[in-house]
Amino acid sequence: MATLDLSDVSVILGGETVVQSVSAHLEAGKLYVVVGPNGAGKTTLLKAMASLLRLDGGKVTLNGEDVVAMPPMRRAAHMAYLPQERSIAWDLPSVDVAALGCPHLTPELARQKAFSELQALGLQEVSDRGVFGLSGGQRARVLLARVLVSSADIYLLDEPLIALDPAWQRHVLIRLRERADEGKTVVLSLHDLHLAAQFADEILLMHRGQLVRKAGPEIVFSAKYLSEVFNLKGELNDVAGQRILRLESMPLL
Ligand SMILES: Nc1ncnc2c1ncn2[C@@H]1O[C@H](COP(=O)(O)OP(=O)(O)OP(=O)(O)O)[C@@H](O)[C@H]1O
Repeated sequence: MATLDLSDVSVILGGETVVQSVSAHLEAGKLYVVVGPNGAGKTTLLKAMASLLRLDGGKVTLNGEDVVAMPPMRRAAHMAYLPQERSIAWDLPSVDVAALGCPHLTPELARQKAFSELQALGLQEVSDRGVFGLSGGQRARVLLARVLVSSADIYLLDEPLIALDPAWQRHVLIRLRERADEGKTVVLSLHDLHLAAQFADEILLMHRGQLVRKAGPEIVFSAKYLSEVFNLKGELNDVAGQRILRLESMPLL
């Protein structure tokens, strides 16, 4: 179980402040979705959480301990990270790529765990096939399996649904939801606001490097934020206990 705290986190890239004074408390057992327009700072914020870039201000703590000061191996044991770029350098069998997510296990146990995660992600038939011979969506699921086999307390996933068909998008979100229900802290960025509304406990709304709001979907997906941040008209309704977001475009600014 882990809590992650960001206090006044700022990141400057190319001379621009791309994440500005972000503070947030993220709890175990919750699924958080980071949303915001292109360039809002979502990837940079996730990298800052994972301590994959230098902070220009502020602090990230995990259970009260400064993440930057943690030895990398310990940090990696606590946090699993899925980068937005879905590149795999070597043409290893899928099962071996997925097994890289649990380096603390013996090779045999790691392969067993990797196989069962691949199975859960519908890849049992291609588990021995080299990843270069897979489709984009299959490769994306292998990389998700690599994260999901990890016994980390915190999962940070940058656009985990890229390249997945609609059924797999939902299946992956259900799996991540289960991990949150097991007590993990799950943070992911998404562009699909409909899915974000349905699956998130809380939304982190990023805009121009700032965390505009961190709250439940019913608050963040209000007409005000949808129009001010996304230039969209819309409303969130409860339909038979499901949060359904209706969106309409507005004239381009
Ligand atoms: N290495 C870099 N050097 C300079 N500027 C960068 C660098 N990486 C990102 N940026 C800038 O930082 C800002 C935030 O980028 P970031 O990738 O975090 O946004 P994002 O919300 O994830 O966007 P998208 O939805 O398009 O993936 C953007 O304006 C981007 O151009």
